[in-house]
Amino acid sequence: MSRVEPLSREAIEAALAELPGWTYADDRLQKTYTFGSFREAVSFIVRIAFEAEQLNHHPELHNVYNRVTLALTTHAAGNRVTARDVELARAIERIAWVK
Ligand SMILES: C[C@H](O)[C@H](O)[C@H]1CNC2=NC(N)=NC(=O)C2=N1
Repeated sequence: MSRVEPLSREAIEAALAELPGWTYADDRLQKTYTFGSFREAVSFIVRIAFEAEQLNHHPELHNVYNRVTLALTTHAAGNRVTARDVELARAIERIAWVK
């Protein structure tokens, strides 16, 4: 896949204004979701996996019991945040609200 350009800090802050709970740190978009159970957390991860395959853009996933922490960055941009990360964060938000 072709290289994509990193977003400016301003562009990232503008995108985050529409993504509640997401933060920008260490060249990643990050959020922790808390669910009612391990089962729900894993179900969320599986649904993210299908979406990531569809978008051909993959998150870093960390699960502890009922919590899922996500970190989005673009390897092809030298591990910086790009429009692909914003697109994936928006898709994940939609998934999180459809249970
Ligand atoms: C070949 C394939 O398109 C690339 O490896 C894709 C797959 N998923 C990816 N995911 C992420 N997070 N960054 C990438 O640069 C990336 N590249």
